[in-house]
Amino acid sequence: MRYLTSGESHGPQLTAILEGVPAGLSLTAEDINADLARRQKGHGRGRRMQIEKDRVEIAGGVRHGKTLGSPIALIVENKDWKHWTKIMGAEPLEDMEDSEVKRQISRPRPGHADLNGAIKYGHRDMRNVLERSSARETTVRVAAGAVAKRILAECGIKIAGHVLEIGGIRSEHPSFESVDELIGRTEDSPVRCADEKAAVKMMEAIDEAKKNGDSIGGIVEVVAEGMPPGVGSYVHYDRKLDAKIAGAIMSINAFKGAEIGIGFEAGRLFGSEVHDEIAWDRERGYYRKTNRLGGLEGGMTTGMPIIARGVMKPIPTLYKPLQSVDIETKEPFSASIERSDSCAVPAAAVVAEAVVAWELAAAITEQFGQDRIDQIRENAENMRQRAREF
Ligand SMILES: Cc1cc2nc3c(=O)[nH]c(=O)nc-3n(C[C@H](O)[C@H](O)[C@H](O)COP(=O)(O)O)c2cc1C
Ligand SMILES: C=C(O[C@@H]1CC(C(=O)O)=C[C@@H](OP(=O)(O)O)[C@H]1O)C(=O)O
Repeated sequence: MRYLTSGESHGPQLTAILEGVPAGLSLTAEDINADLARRQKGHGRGRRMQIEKDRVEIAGGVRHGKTLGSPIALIVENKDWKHWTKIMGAEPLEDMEDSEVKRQISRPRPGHADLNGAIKYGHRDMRNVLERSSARETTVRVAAGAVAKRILAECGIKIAGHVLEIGGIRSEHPSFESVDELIGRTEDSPVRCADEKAAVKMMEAIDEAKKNGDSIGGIVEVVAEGMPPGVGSYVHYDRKLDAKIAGAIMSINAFKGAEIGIGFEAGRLFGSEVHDEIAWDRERGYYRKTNRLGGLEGGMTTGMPIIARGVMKPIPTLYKPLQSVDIETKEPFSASIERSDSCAVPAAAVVAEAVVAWELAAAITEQFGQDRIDQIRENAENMRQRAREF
């Protein structure tokens, strides 16, 4: 499975084309809209989220509520577009009179894609960079993830993302072995955190940062249970499932690190404190007594829950701006901004869930047959059975 996305933050719409989704999968717009709404929530977001009401249009690949096996096209409109039709229009600039429309962005924000993107593509107007580097694009990645989650659900696999840490305040419930419990604890949390007390402190930290014209980041975790053992492979670097998951997490805007299970902590412990001992019983088959390695050994699933984490840096657009250089005058400046999120870690937990779901579903379809969901489901179940008896 693979997908591409297109669209600018203030353009008319975002589009995703999903290729390789198996036929016969039940899929409705509502399945996707539920996740789009989850991504829009979260304490610390800016005014844009009051404008957008993200809803998907399924424009290809689905008929009468079932996937056809053909490419799936997903569209999400930008409600803000109506305020940007001239600035973002496809018409040539010389046909326009309005000097407001012609005004170029020449002041790059530290920590954003502005300067590097402008140098790379030769854009004197850095709007041409920021429009596409914006995390607005994560809307359709969440839509793609919702489709992947339907594949996982058919195979008895549950997945959820939540917030572990914001601004140094850590949830006391970092790792869960039950995804349902995790969903129950986090869905109504304004910061998608399972620990209510920590959530209150996180919100205070966000408000404090905002009051100071600043931003804060944090750590998110994704847990998936029900993966059959032996998915992924050790034989080649590009077939290792842990690498794919880490790459997917690192691809989210503003993410600076990814870890599987206890991750970086493993470098501070002895081997006997890290590796999960193997056991067997008739009902479960092989299992690990602990799950420090987050359900992955040798680039393959162990059958234990997958635990993956990512760290998000603070949002780069600051009301208290950092110093930068105007690319036209080469003069230093520190400019103020119109609007921005002060913390988007809760939204990023939903994005992380989506991108990990995509990698898991892609690995499942690659291994268990790509064409039909009924065959994939059957082959995944056979694998579980074979593993129990192995
Ligand atoms: C859900 C979400 C919302 C974001 N909102 C903003 C924002 O309002 N302002 C901003 O400057 N960056 C925001 N970012 C981060 C930038 O998109 C990101 O820092 C930028 O694309 C540069 O990429 P890099 O940080 O990965 O290097 C957001 C990221 C995510 C995941
Ligand atoms: C639009 C979304 O996030 C945007 C991501 C973003 C950035 O620079 O990444 C900048 C902001 O855009 P704007 O300047 O239009 O307010 C965020 O609102 C979204 O998450 O749907």
